[in-house]
Amino acid sequence: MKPLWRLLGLFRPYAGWMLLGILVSLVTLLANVALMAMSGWFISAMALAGVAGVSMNYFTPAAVIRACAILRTGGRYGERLLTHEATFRLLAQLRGWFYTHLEPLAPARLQHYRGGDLLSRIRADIDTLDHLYLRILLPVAVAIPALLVFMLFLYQYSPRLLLVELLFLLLAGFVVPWLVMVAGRQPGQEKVQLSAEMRATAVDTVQGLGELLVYGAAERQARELNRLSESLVASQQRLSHLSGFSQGAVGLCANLALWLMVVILIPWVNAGTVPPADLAMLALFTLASFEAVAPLPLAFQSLGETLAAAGRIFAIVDTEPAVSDSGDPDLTPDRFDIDFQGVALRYSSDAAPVLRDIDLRIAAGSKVAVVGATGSGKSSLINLLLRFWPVSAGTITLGGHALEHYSLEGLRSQFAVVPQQPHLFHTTIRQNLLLARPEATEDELVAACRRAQLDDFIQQLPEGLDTIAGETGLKLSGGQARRIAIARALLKDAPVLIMDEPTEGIDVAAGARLMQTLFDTLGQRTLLMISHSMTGLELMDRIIVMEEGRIIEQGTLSELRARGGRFARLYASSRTMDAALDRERAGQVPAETARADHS
Ligand SMILES: Nc1ncnc2c1ncn2[C@@H]1O[C@H](COP(=O)(O)OP(=O)(O)OP(=O)(O)O)[C@@H](O)[C@H]1O
Repeated sequence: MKPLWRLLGLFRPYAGWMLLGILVSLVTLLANVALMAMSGWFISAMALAGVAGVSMNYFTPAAVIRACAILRTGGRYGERLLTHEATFRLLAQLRGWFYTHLEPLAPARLQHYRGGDLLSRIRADIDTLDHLYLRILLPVAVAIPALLVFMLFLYQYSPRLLLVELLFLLLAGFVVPWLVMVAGRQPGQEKVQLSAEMRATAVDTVQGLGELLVYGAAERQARELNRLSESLVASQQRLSHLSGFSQGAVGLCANLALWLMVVILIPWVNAGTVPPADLAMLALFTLASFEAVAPLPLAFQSLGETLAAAGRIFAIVDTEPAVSDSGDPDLTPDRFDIDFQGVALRYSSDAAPVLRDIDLRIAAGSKVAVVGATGSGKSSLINLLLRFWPVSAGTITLGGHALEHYSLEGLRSQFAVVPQQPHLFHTTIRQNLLLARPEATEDELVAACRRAQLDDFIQQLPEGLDTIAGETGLKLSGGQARRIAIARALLKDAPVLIMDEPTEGIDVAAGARLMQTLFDTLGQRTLLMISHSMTGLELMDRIIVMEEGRIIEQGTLSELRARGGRFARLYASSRTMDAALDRERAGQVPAETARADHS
C-alpha cells in the first residue's frame, strides 16, 4: 500500500480538479437517484389519482423531475470534463516527473533494462496510474457520501428498510469488491508484467528481424511471442471472468434488495402506514441507489494492476544515479587540459577492474590517440571523462578542477563526441545534425558536412539534408551514418572532440582523407581519438597504447615504432592488413586470399 500513498502525494497539485470532479459526480449520482425515485412516485400517484378520480398538483413534481433530469445530463457532461481534465493533467505531470528521474540514470543504471521494458514503463505503466483516480479514488469517494445520504433518506421511513438497503449495498460495494480484489491481485500483476515483457520482446524481435531470419530463428522467436501472448490472454481472461462475476453479483444484490423491500413494504401499504405511491418510489430508489456501488468491484480489481504499475515506476525513480550532479553549475573551465591521476574503474563492485593505475595528461589543444586490443579499456576512459560512470579510484581533472566540481551539463557541454555506435534519430539528416547546435546556420551545416566528407553524398540525395535518416540510421550505410555523427560533433564546436573509432566502416584510403581533413580544420581544439585502426596515427601528437586496462606504452608514432614493442608489432600487422584490404577493394586479390595472406 506504500506506493498508493506515494502516488497520492504526486496527485496533490491536482487536488482541486480532482475534488471538483468528485463533487460533480456525487451531485450527478444523487440527481439520477432522485429522478428515478420521483418518477416512480409521480407515475404511481398520477395513476392512483386517476383511478380515485381526484385532482392533484402535478406541476411541482414534474418541475422537480425536469430539474433532476437537467442536473443529471449537465452533471454527466461536467463530470466527464472535470475528471478527464484532472486525469490528463496528472498524466502529463507524471510523464515529466518520471523522465526527470530516468534521465540521470542513463547510461550506467539503465543498461540492465531492455529498451522495450523502459518504453513500457514510460507509456503503459504511467497510463495505468490514471486508473487510480478515475477507476478507484473517484468511485470510492462518491460512493461513501452517497451511501450516507441514502441511509438518511431511508431512516425517515424505517430503520428496517435502512438495514436491508445497507446490507445489500455493503455486500455489493465492499464484500464483492474485496473478493474480486483478492482474486484479481495475482492476474492483475501478471498482466502488467506480461504486457511489459511482451512489448520488450516485440521491440527486440523487430529490431533483430534481420538476424532472426538469417539464422532461421524467426519461428522460435514467434513461438516465444505466442507463448507470452497466450499467458497474457489467460490473465486477461481471468480478470474478465472476475469482472463478469462482480457485475452479476452487484445486479443480484440490487434485485434481492428490491425484492425484500417490496416484501416489507406491501403489508405497510395495506395497513395504510405507507402511502401506496411511496412503494414505487422506494422500489425505484433502491434499484437506482446501486449505481453508487456498481463501479466499486472494478475499482478494487484495478488496484492490483495499478499498484504493480506504480511499483515498476518507483523502482526506476528510487534508483540512485551512478554519478551525482552536485557540482557548481557556474563553474566553467578556462583551460582544457585533462589529467587522469591514478584512475581505476570497476563497472560493478563485484567485477574485476577494467582500468587500473591510469596516469594520463592530455594538454589543451593536443591530438591524442588511444589504441589497444578489443576490451583493453579504451572506451571506458571516455565513460569516465563524460562522467557516465564514476571513477572507482583516483581523480580526473579538466582545467585543474575535478570533474565532480562541474555540473554534469556544464561538464558535458565541453565535449563533442562521436561514440562507437552513434545513434541517428528517425528524422531528417538536418535535424540529426542540429541536435548538436539547434541555432546552426545553413552555411555552418554545409561546412560541417564538408569537413566530415559528407557533402558529395548529400548532394546526390534528391532531398539533400532533408532526407530522412531512417530509424537508427537504417537507410544509410555504416560509413555514412558515422560521417553524419562526425559532422554533428564538429558542428557542436566544443573545446574537446572525442571520437571513438571515427573511421570504422570507412575504407582505409577514404578514412585517411577524412582524418587529414579533420586535422586541417581542428585548430586549437583538443582531440582524443580511440581507434583499432592505425589510420591517421601519423597526425597525432601522442599515442597511448592500452592493454588489459593499463597504459603500457606512449609516445609519437615514430618513437613507438622505433621502440619495437607491442605497438610496433600491432602497427606492422595492421599495415599489412590495410594494404591487403585495399588490394581486395581494388579487385586485385580475392577477399579470402587477402585475409589468408594476412593470417
Ligand atoms: N557498460 C559496461 N558494463 C560492464 N562492463 C563493461 C561495460 N562497458 C565495457 N565493459 C567491460 O570493460 C572492458 C573494457 O571495455 P571497453 O569498451 O572500454 O574496451 P575497448 O578497449 O573500448 O574495446 P573495443 O575496442 O572493443 O571498443 C571490457 O571487458 C568490457 O566487457
